[in-house]
Amino acid sequence: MRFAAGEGLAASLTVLVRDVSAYAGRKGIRAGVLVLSGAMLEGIGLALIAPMLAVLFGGSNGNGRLQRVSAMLFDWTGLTTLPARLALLLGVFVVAMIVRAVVLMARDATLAELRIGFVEQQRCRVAEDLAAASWSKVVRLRHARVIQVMSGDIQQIGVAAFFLTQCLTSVVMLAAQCVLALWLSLPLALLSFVLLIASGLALFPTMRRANALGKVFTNASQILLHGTSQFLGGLKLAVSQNLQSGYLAEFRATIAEQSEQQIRYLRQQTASRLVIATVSAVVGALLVLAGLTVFHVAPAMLVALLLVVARMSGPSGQIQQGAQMLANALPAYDAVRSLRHDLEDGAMPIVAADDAQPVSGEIRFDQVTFAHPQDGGGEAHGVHDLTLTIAPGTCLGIKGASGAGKTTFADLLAGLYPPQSGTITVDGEPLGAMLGRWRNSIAYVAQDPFLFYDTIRRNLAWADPSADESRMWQALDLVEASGFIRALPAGLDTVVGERGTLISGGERQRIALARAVLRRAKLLILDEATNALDPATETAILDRLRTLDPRPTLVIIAHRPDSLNGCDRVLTMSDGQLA
Ligand SMILES: Nc1ncnc2c1ncn2[C@@H]1O[C@H](COP(=O)(O)OP(=O)(O)OP(=O)(O)O)[C@@H](O)[C@H]1O
Repeated sequence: MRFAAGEGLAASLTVLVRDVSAYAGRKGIRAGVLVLSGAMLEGIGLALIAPMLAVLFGGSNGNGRLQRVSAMLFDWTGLTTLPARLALLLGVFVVAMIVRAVVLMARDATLAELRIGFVEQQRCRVAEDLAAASWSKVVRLRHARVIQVMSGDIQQIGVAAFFLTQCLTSVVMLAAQCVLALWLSLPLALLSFVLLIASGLALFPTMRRANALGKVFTNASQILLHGTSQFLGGLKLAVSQNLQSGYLAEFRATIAEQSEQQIRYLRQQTASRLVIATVSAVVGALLVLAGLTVFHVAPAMLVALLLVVARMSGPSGQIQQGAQMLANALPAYDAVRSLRHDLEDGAMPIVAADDAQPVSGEIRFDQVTFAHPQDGGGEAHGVHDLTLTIAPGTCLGIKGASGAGKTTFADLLAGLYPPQSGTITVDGEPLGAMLGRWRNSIAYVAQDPFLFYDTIRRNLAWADPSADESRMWQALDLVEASGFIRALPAGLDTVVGERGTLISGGERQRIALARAVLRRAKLLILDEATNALDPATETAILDRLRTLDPRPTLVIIAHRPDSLNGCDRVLTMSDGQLA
């Protein structure tokens, strides 16, 4: 996915057209044929107007070829009376219009299918990129950016795709009407084109302005989302220290700026509509005058041409409006491409959970170094030259000062980071070569366990969807959580709130531990996963975890020395190394 920040309007448009065409494939060809057929049928309908008027009012229809075709048709059918000839032409006209309506129906359905499919493809691709992205990239992502891309920006891509197809359809319609106008009367048609093209060029700069406004909207929406999620995340702090007014002021300022831009944009759109309507009226008036006085065109032909030119203002207006809306929606596509581009580097293939057989065996770190990339290029921290072996089924304790590198070690062990130098092997096989299988084999309870905004039951089932209620209670018993859950009025069906905020920190940790136990993992990593529990409960839970059968390898990271009392071995980390 190539993306260059600050790409111009033309480059963004080219990429969108290329991506939509690549997605459309055969369906795109079908849509193209339907668009073309619709335009041709409309042309046939319009071309019939001049002969009908000539039949009605007498005289020539003003076009030699058209005159010959209608004369041939009347001879062939043997129709001589005015009503019969008019009925014939009306019949052909009605048939052409019915066929056109059916073709347009099929065209619109195909285009809608294409648009919806393209938007869903983009949504899925972002989701896949996120799931495959390297952990270093994911931890640096601004959540508001991702949410904005997945909701507002993707929605805007639907808008962009809609106006792109609308513009392309209108271009084909306009081209068909141009051909028809040229056929009816060359000089008059040329005159009308010159006037229409002049009006088109005059409106071109508005596209650039619409694009600039689109960029402002995309940024402002991200700022609003970010502000709101920050506010909600730190709500306790904000409310307890009366910081809401700052958040509200920022919110109001962003909204005010956005509304101002929006009003300016709508004014521009109304002005361009006014220009289109005025130009169409002027073109019509000039055509009648020039047709009668300069080119001496037959009245029937003049009326037919006027109708064709009037019909042209429909697609040309749609092109003008559509181009502006398209230019306005393009920055959203740029935002999606930019996110995908940022996630690309270091992405790992996703392995379906069912395809990956669990793995166990001796874990070996050999001279492993990993330094976190620092924004602004500051001093890198992480772990250095780490060498250790963890035998299967043992319980390893890790302690050390804050920032010593314990979580980085756990993340390396979980395969979230690839070592920058040195190797990590499991049973002699490099971890990087069996990540899917390895992640199927482990359960990791992090410092700040994540619970979904859902019931306790569904939070537990996430670890193992096949786990029945009795297995859930067994796991909850083991981590001393069944007591407080049974006391809740809704029991397992209690909703825990956003990130589990409706229950206590210790309760949250115990549900996260039960979820880990349900995975029946070969390796259980607990990174300060019991630090919110009272010492007695913590000791009881850790003792029980060590008696699990089959016994998993346990890696327990903790600050309190008592938490590591039952471990087979305790290592101390300092400055990213084993002390
Ligand atoms: N994503 C990151 N980007 C940049 N630096 C990071 C990142 N994660 C950790 N660090 C830095 O790496 C060092 C080790 O962090 P780590 O989280 O491994 O320490 P820790 O021993 O687990 O600390 P604590 O006991 O406070 O949880 C710290 O200096 C930390 O600031």
